Amino acid sequence: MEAATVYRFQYSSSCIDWRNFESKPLGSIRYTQKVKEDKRLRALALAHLQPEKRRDHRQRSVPDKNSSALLESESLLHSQFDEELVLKRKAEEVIPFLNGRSMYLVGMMGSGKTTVGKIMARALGYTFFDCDTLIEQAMNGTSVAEIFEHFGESVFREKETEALKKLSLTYHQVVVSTGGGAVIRPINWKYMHKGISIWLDVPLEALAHRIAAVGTSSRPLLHDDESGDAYTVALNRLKTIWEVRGESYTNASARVSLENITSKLGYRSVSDLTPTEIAIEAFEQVQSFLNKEDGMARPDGL
Ligand SMILES: Nc1ncnc2c1ncn2[C@@H]1O[C@H](COP(=O)(O)OP(=O)(O)OP(=O)(O)O)[C@@H](O)[C@H]1O
Ligand SMILES: O=C(O)C1=C[C@@H](O)[C@@H](O)[C@H](O)C1
Repeated sequence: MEAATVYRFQYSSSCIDWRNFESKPLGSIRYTQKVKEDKRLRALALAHLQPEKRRDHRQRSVPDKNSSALLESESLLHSQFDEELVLKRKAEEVIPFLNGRSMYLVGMMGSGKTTVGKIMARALGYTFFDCDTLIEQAMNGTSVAEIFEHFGESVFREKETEALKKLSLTYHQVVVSTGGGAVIRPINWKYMHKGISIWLDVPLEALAHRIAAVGTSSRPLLHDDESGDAYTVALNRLKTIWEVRGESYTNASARVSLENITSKLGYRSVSDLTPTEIAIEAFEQVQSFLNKEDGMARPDGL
């Protein structure tokens, strides 16, 4: 979550002042300092290029394993098919079909909605918003943890719905990182379905590792009296939360399964994936959703 900036909240009147509403700059993305080993780039390029370009690449590299042409084409791959390039290309493919529609990222706590959402927004030329941050700003900088502690979860949920309503009714071309629990209220789906919702589906074990690494101070629902190592405590809490809301995430327009990307790219573990690779897959899933939507909109199904 990001620091509060320009919001004013009047709790008694339940009013959010949106006049100074402004997103933070996208900022630097830690994960672009990525490992660029041959296998990774090759797999990424091959997995994400359009089919005809994929064929071109194969034709170029197959003839002679030892030829300098192959080495040249290998190094070409390094420079050409960098993650950023693939991301940009995917975004360009999707943009004309979006008609300015916003994107709402949903997923469990720590699933990377903020990290991946910023990358997607940058690639699309959209503005990024973090729903938790908006709520904090609306409450004069009161942190999510403090809102839970002083006002209770129900007040937080009201503010969350209010923020999603305002975002969906007022803004176009935004990428929104929603709170992990935004999926539990049907009314929130009504607002999120004004845009395209994308579920970042991350195995609970990977989430527990991430959360154990950064702590639970900003995630009140993960606070627990249970003793044990941070990973085990986080995993147990996540399992309990998942039981209640796992099903709700399936309402999303598109699902981005980190396990699926991992096997598609031939990696060993979901932790090998960079946020940019996840963003690329998100665009692919959005494309599939748009294709399906388009098919349904045509009476002839063509
Ligand atoms: N692909 C990734 N691989 C490893 N760590 C990641 C990845 N994506 C995000 N992280 C890390 O996981 C943590 C949670 O990420 P982030 O804040 O983006 O998730 P979130 O879904 O917005 O979380 P929340 O809903 O709790 O606010 C951060 O420490 C972030 O750096
Ligand atoms: O999963 C949840 O219910 C939450 C996730 C966070 O993003 C915050 O919205 C808040 O801590 C609640």
